[in-house]
Amino acid sequence: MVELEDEMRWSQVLNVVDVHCGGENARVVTGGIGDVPGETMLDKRAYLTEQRDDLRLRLLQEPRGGVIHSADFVLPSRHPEAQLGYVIAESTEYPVMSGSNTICVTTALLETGMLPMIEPVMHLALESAAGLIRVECTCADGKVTSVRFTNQPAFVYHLDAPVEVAGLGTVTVDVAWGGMAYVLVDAASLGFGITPDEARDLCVVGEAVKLAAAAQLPAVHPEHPEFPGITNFEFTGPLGRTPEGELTARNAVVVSPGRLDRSPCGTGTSARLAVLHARGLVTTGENFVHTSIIGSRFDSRIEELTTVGDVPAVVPSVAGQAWITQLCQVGVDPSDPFPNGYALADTWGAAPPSPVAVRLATAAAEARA
Ligand SMILES: O=C(O)[C@H]1NCC[C@@H]1O
Repeated sequence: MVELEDEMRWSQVLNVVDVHCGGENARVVTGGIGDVPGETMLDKRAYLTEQRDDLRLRLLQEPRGGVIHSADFVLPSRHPEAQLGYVIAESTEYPVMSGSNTICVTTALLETGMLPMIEPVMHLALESAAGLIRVECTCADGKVTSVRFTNQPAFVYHLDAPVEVAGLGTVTVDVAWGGMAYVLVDAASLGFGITPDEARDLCVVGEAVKLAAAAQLPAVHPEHPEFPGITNFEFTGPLGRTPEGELTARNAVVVSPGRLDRSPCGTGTSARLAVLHARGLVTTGENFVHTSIIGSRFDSRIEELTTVGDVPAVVPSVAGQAWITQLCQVGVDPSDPFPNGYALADTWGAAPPSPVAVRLATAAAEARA
């Protein structure tokens, strides 16, 4: 009988725990890399970006991945308070922070036993490229039932800023940092109700407004100018109250190169909390229930007020849940014609969307309204 290991031709096998948080996928790499050079996760992010982007491409591009995937490289951390670190990789960038990915990484580490699970409540800290992320986990019968992470500070770059968008004219936007930099626009102002049938048109319009805002509005982190500028777009739904009286709203985040976050988006929720607080629409400690286009839910709140440089900021926390969907090993046969995969514009989007596509998308939204 031929043993598999006798035939294995792969030069590097990645052990991957696939997880979803509110429907948003993450490929948590728990083995196969060991460590990479760098003192901090920000250093390790730079190394992976510059020297080993083949790993990201292998996991996220087809045929092994797809545009809806993110990846997280779990690595040793030198931070005195962190149990482990993680570098986040997405379709077009390495975000320094990500909410759904943080919840997925935490769930994978605890449910596969890489970190000991303590029931009913436990606390841990993970180092992200954005800094230390403290996490509170609720666990029962071996399952992580809630992960609440306390994010790095979120703050507003711009409120009610005009942006000229080809095919749309002048669009009024807010811009805020929540671990990624977001352009936030009221969905109804562009004819959208944030319903699943609008998904493709939301991506076309959101991507066009995001790219125009990134070209017209400055967004440099006051303490970390090396952090990315505007890369994401958030359609905001109207504020309401749950039957329990909690502040609530829907949202749809357009992730580059132009697809929707299936979760309520942790960094997008953090950015929105900064905007809501700046407008006096949410108070510290108040629960804000953010729901996604597919109905998944994050509970969030402002833990405390702070400043980033001399910019007023909030410290947000976001709670959600994740589920492991598969355990797999990912590799490349030496004869594979696509060792780093490929991306095709039919699903990866044609950035930037043409003004004609933008006009058609908004006309379709108005026709549905
Ligand atoms: O929850 C979040 O923050 C992430 N979800 C996909 C895009 C963001 O990185």
